[in-house]
Order: sequence, then structure tokens, then C-alpha cells
Amino acid sequence: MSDSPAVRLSEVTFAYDQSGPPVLAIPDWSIPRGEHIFLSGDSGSGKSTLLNLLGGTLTPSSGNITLLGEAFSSLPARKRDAARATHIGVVFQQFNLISYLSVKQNIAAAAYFAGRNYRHIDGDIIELLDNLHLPANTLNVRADSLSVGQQQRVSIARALINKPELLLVDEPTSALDTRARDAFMEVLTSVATNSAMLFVSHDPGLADNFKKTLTMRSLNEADKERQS
Ligand SMILES: Nc1ncnc2c1ncn2[C@@H]1O[C@H](COP(=O)(O)OP(=O)(O)OP(=O)(O)O)[C@@H](O)[C@H]1O
Repeated sequence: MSDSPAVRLSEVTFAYDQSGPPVLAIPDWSIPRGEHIFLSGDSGSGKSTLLNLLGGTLTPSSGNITLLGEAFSSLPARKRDAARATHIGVVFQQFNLISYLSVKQNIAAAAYFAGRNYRHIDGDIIELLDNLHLPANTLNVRADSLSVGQQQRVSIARALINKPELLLVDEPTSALDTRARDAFMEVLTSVATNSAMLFVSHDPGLADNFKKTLTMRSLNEADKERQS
């Protein structure tokens, strides 16, 4: 189903407390394949909740999410984990690299979890590091011996090693200074051309890197506005 969007939400609601009101309600929304979207919104508006739903670490209270036209949120946890590992890359705010493993081992782990033969992906890793302007001699050093900016690039390489159709990026630049931030954005958008990307950030200065921008509002705020 190559014409189906990367991800689609249909009649999705989510409540942390099943007896309470939902924190998120999305009747119909999709991210087309290859589209890069910048998402901002006030603290508490539901951005992280949405990322977790798209990544399958949370499942909707009602409605459903499809990935590449196939069932996703309704899958049993183990199959959802496998679909995530194969089709979704995630760049976390805190990188989430395994500090005592090498750069290569961190990236290869993502290939392993996607069921790939990770012993034969050295070429892919070297090519990615090169595109990310990371010197090849960083391949075998411990992740925690790199600079913050370099660790962030390794986290992009890990997210992209399986050529995911969907890339979820959560506040990736908050630990970087302005120069490193601009370099990061340039390198990210140039290597992620084949993936749909949802990029979440509080930094409005980054929106210019995207053709499409969205702002999330909390359901509470939307309700208050409707009533006033
Ligand atoms: N684990 C949780 N249990 C209960 N409520 C939660 C939980 N996580 C988030 N919430 C609530 O859900 C709503 C949306 O939170 P979420 O973290 O998704 O917002 P956000 O836009 O990502 O905020 P921020 O920009 O501060 O990270 C908020 O009202 C928040 O208090």
C-alpha cells in the first residue's frame, strides 16, 4: 500500500486516567510519506502524548492508528514493537544512547531489534556517519566520550539505520548552542529525505526549516475558548 500515508489517526482519543476526560482527541489526521512537519504547542498541550501514540508506546483509549496502511495501534504489544523497530525511528531529547557501548554498537542495536543481519551493516553505518559529518574514527569509541553535538548525530544515525518510513523527533536541540543547532537541523533534514518526519520543539526559530508547521492546543484551552 505505497499510496497510504506514513501514519494515520482515525477518531483517536487518549486519557491517562480512563475515568477522566481525554487529554487528546484527533478525529482524522495523517502524515503523508516523506512529509516533514514541525509541531509546537504550549507545555501540556499533548505533544509528547501524541509522539508516544505515534510510536506505539501508548495506545489510544478509542479510535485507531495505522502505519503504512496497516493496523498498528490495535496490534498485540509484541507485534507493535516489531513494527516500530522496522518502520519508525525516534530521536529523543536526551539521545538515549547506551553510554558504555561504542558508536557502532549503539547503531547496530537498532538494526538487531528490527531483525536485520546486523553483522553486515558496517557499510551502511559508515555511510550514515559520513553523511552526518562524523569522522569514521568515532565508530569504535564509547558513546559517552563524544561531544553533545556528536552524540546527537549518533542518535540520528541510530534512528535512520533501518531507513524508517516515519521519523519522530522530540526536542532534539535543547542541549545544543545556536551554531550546533543550525548544523544539526541542516544535517537532519538532508539525511531524512526519504522519511516522513514529525519534529517537536518549543523553539519557534526552527520552524523555518519546515514547509509545514502545526500548533497543538490542549483540549482544556480549546474548551475554554469555545465557552467564552
Ligand atoms: N503519565 C502521565 N499521567 C497522567 N497525566 C499525564 C501524564 N503525562 C502527561 N500527562 C498530562 O497529559 C497532558 C499532556 O501532556 P504532554 O506531556 O503530552 O504535553 P506536552 O505538550 O508534551 O508538554 P511539554 O511541552 O511540557 O513536554 C498534560 O495535561 C499532562 O499533565
